[in-house]
Amino acid sequence: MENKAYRGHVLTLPYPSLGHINPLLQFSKRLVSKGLKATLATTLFIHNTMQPPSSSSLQFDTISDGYDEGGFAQAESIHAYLNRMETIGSKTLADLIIKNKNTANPIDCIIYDPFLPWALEVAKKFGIFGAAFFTQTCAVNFIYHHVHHGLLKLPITSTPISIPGLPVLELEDMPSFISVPGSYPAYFEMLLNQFSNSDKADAVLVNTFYELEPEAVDSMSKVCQLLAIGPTIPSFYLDKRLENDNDYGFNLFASDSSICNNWLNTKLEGSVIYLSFGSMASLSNKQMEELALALKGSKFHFLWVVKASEEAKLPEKFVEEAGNKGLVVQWCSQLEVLSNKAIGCFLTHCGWNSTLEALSLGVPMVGLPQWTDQTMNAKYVQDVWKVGVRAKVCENGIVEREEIDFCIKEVMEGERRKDFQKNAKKWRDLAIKAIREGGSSNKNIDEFVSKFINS
Ligand SMILES: O=c1ccn([C@@H]2O[C@H](COP(=O)(O)OP(=O)(O)O[C@H]3O[C@H](CO)[C@@H](O)[C@H](O)[C@H]3O)[C@@H](O)[C@H]2O)c(=O)[nH]1
Repeated sequence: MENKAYRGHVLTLPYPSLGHINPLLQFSKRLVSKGLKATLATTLFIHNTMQPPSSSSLQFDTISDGYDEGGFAQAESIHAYLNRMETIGSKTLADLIIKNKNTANPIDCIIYDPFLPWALEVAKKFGIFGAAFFTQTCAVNFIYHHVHHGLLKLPITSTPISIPGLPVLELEDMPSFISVPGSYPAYFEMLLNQFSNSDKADAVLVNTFYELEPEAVDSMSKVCQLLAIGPTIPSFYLDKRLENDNDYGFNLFASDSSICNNWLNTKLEGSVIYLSFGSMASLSNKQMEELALALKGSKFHFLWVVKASEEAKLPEKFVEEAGNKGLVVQWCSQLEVLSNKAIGCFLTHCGWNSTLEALSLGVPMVGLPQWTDQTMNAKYVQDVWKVGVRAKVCENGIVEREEIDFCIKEVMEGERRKDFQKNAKKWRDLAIKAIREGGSSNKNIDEFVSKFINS
């Protein structure tokens, strides 16, 4: 029995990968704090395989991507996965809406990931308010917008590249699908297709905050009415306004946070390098070796997340020989780690969530971008937000140990260390301000809620 009067019922539908599910999950909790009921729909496969959050303020439900047993790994190709997800996903999303229809709280808003533009068509079919939720930065999305609308012609033949509201860009700064023509065509098409029907969305939300990329937000706002609502990070790590809101969301693997905490708590402030490459990246054997040897030769402590699937790439006896200098874990609570005072820098692939988490927690970075939006994020880390450096890649595509060593020293103890720290603190303060009562993102969330309620 529903006994609470909600202002509306929002269904949030992320693309089924960790880096998309959790930002939308965190945003859903913010909506609950505004008096809405929120249900997060994941695929059955995700629901059955990922470690679920303990979060109680949300409801969880499922749709199907057509691969209930094996998820994406079961699909013949990226293209096949996206196609089948569109067909089966549309149908099962409609079923979910119908299932809720005669309850006390029928679904009256769908916030969908524009990686799944068909979700808007389903919402429209049922006369439901449909809002797009862009997980990546405004700058990155504005580039895809330009390509989609033919404002930026590919392949790029002359550099630097000038796009209103963005810094001057070299080819290596662009998302990899553009700088490496022909790479992952199905994903590139999906990214461009985000804009295939976004002009029909009732609202466009972006997981960033205004102060972080004001020029990009202003420029993109001229072509689409967007609202920056981030950072989508539990309240405990930011404004501390929502009660018991320290839960990060779904986890790829179970992890025991006491292992990292106990180890970090024995280390001096700012003395540890934290390394992680997110949920998807798989580094080459050579790159893993270069990283390992750089860490081995460095004087700093390190905490390195090496997923089980990557462990065999570590040099023999690496973990034993590291002793108390380094801790290697298969997964951790990243927010908890980043907020530990012992962390002096984050060596990251610059996935948007990791980057935004580091900015929001005030941690300087060394960027080792791998693909997709990470190159642009690394450019911003170094040249726009000025909170760290981007490692230089050799012609063989590898960042060599000497370069890793140089970058680590630069951020941990170099002349610019104080500036990186000062800037990191500035972004943390601005992130907290943005999400607080009266802050830019908080106002935008309120604007979104009233737009939907009054629709
Ligand atoms: O041990 C770990 C390692 C990671 N994380 C979390 O996992 C998330 C990783 O997200 P992200 O940094 O965005 O990386 P990916 O998982 O690789 O995300 C994909 O999706 C993002 C959103 O589209 C893109 O920005 C990235 O480039 C793309 O690789 C973050 O929230 C981390 O806090 C943990 O909790 N524990």
